[in-house]
Amino acid sequence: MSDVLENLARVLEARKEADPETSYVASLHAKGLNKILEKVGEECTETLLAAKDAEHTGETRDVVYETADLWFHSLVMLSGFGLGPKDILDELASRFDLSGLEEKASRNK
Ligand SMILES: N=c1c2ncn([C@@H]3O[C@H](COP(=O)(O)OP(=O)(O)OP(=O)(O)O)[C@@H](O)[C@H]3O)c2ncn1[C@@H]1O[C@H](COP(=O)(O)O)[C@@H](O)[C@H]1O
Repeated sequence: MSDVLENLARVLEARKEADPETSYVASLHAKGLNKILEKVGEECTETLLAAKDAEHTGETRDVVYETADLWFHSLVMLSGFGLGPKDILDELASRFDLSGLEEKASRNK
């Protein structure tokens, strides 16, 4: 797992017990799952809008910025369930060498 994801996961875990007055992550957990999901949805929409803009302008800075916000808030959501980036990376690793088209076809057998 990348150092950045590993370090961020450790910080997110610690912030679950932190003071909501001094920690943004703690303030999200204090507000509850609905607030966290609202932020994931908001960042998802902002990512889509940035990608649509980039399609026309070729400028991808906001795609990177908004995707980082989306990943970050998704990691906060996962940590609320005791999950972390390793769980997602392991799932992706298990899909190596399996074509998406083959996987889809195997579901319909
Ligand atoms: N990577 C991030 C990160 N990315 C984005 N954000 C915050 O996510 C929020 C994004 O929300 P918006 O863009 O919608 O901005 P906003 O309008 O201010 O948000 P709202 O008022 O709508 O909630 C901003 O407050 C950003 O600062 C992050 N906050 C924290 N981290 C990491 O989490 C760690 C712990 O943060 P704290 O819990 O604040 O100590 C930090 O050290 C960072 O490593």
